[in-house]
Amino acid sequence: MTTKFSSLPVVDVGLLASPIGAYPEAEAALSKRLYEVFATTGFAYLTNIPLSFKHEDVFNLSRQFFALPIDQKMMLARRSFNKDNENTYRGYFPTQPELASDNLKEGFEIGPARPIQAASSVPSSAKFNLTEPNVWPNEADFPAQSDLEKLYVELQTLASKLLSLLAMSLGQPADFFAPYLEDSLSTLRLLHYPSVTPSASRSTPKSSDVKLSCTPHTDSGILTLLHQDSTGGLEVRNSSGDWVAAPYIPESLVVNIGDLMAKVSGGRFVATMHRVRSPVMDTSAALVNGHSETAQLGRMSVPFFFEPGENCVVRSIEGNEGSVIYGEHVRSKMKTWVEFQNDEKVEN
Ligand SMILES: O=C(O)CCC(=O)C(=O)O
Ligand SMILES: [Fe+2]
Repeated sequence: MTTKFSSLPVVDVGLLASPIGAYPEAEAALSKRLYEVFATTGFAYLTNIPLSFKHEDVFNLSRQFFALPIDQKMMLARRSFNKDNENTYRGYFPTQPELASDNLKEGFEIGPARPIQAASSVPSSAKFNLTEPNVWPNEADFPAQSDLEKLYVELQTLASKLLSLLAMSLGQPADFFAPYLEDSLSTLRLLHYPSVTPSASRSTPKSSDVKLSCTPHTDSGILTLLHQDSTGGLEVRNSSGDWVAAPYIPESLVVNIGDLMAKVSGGRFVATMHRVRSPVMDTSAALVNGHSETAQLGRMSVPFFFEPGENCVVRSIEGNEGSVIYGEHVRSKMKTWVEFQNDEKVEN
């Protein structure tokens, strides 16, 4: 159960620069600490993260993508947004102001760089190909591809080390999640939430309402590692139903548990509700300075969703609940994701 927290805990993971097994005592202590935070808030800041990318590097890469002309981004859009395209799962999705004004975001989704075979149980007529290759802008316009592929690999390594510690904290062997890494379909998602005008942010009927760009949800998978910029807006719900702000802490990552991990842990870990407030355009700064870049551009974040392979069987360590095949789980969840809702009829 989530607790009545008023801020997110901070966990130093500098230890994870070394391979798991290098410092057993410190790893046991870190594993215990992670258990505490995931059993209470379900969310934490990780500091001293073992990545070769600084935050500024990550957002420079992301900014390069969103700065491309819309025509070029639409050439990478999923087939549901651009009928000329083959990609159904990876690639670009545009903002959809008519469909979802409280989910105003554009994004670009990247899966593993190495080719992965589709699960044999998936019919070739399936609407979404979870194992399809990535799509990229051409290199002359977008030199960031190889850096994003490198970032993907580093985040996958970090997630797998965290999973080892979580396995230990649940009384399992450190390699308990090894089958989840086989043909893993993790997603690196570049997100841009355009800023809204101050009047749009106040246009809600009740004064207690806030204007959102990402509606309340829990993440559906295993573990999320989030880079966020300094715009702010991420909020996490505690057990009293209060929305607790999760502002940017320099060079930290936000980590949270997804629904499947809550299930694997036998309900010990919590998948906590979160949402994102709309970034509001700062018109006064624009007047004084001519322009104020971040206030105009809005919020950028880069969640990395650790996901197992399509065939992976996910079950509770308690063994008393039914198992879930990851591919089936994600296909059923897609029906609730706004960026997949423009499909006239989502059939899997
Ligand atoms: O942008 C954020 O901070 C949160 C994104 C998020 O929650 C999601 O994509 O699942
Ligand atoms: Fe989320």
